[in-house]
Amino acid sequence: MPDTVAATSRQATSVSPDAPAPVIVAIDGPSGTGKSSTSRAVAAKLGLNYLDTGAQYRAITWWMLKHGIDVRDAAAVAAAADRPEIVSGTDPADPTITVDGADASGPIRTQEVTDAVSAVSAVPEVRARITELQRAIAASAPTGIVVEGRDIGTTVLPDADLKVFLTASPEARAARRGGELKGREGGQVDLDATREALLRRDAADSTRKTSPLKKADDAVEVDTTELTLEQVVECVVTLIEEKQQAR
Ligand SMILES: Nc1ncnc2c1ncn2[C@@H]1O[C@H](COP(=O)(O)OP(=O)(O)OP(=O)(O)O)[C@@H](O)[C@H]1O
Ligand SMILES: Nc1ccn([C@H]2C[C@H](O)[C@@H](COP(=O)(O)O)O2)c(=O)n1
Repeated sequence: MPDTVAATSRQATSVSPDAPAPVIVAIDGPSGTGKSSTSRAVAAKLGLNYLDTGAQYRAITWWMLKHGIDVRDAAAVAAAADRPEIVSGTDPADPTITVDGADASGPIRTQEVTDAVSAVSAVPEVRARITELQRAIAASAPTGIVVEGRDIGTTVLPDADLKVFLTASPEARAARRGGELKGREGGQVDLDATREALLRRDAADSTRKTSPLKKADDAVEVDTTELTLEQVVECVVTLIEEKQQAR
């Protein structure tokens, strides 16, 4: 079925009939604010599924590049938007992503994909396709899900039980990303260039017409600049537990 985007979650969990309703958590924010690390850890702690929506936009971008589609040509991208089959595995202990059956977790993290992803994800046909997939995955999570991205609270899951918007100073974000790059590639990392690249991507993602990066009016903003990852995780877990107690 190569010409469809499949709605598939690979984590099977059994739920008793009197279990509480699934909890839906939306975590948004700019690049490098800690969305993926926080969401994964929170989901693991609370026994929820986890969805990295950036990975899905990266996956469709990788497919476009692999198939020779000019990612600056919005009409060409739109025409191909429904062709790749993208499958996300939502176990926080082992999140996976495949494109047309092939593991895409490595290729989607290349610089080529990072440089092209904002252009591809700005195309409305791409967003419609991926949003549909995200909603289907969220609706099928047995105990609930933590979904992280840029437009989850505003567009994908506007009725989420909790919305969190993570922020951090550009310097802190560049230092975090720099640490990651150093660990992966070794050598010296230019923190100024890393910071500029983050800000460029944020600007592109915040100014696109269709569901730009934006804090939802009812989201709780958490500035992570001075917080450890463990503190951010604790903060989000507490917010979820408060919501669950209030139900
Ligand atoms: N509070 C924190 N303090 C220090 N480092 C952190 C914190 N939160 C996350 N990190 C580290 O910062 C890096 C970026 O985090 P992460 O990938 O979770 O951010 P992100 O918001 O998902 O980024 P992107 O949107 O670009 O995918 C990772 O190396 C992560 O371990
Ligand atoms: N909900 C989302 C998630 C991601 N994107 C786009 C914009 C990002 O620059 C890109 C990659 O995301 P990352 O892996 O850095 O989290 O994907 C989006 O438009 N909407």
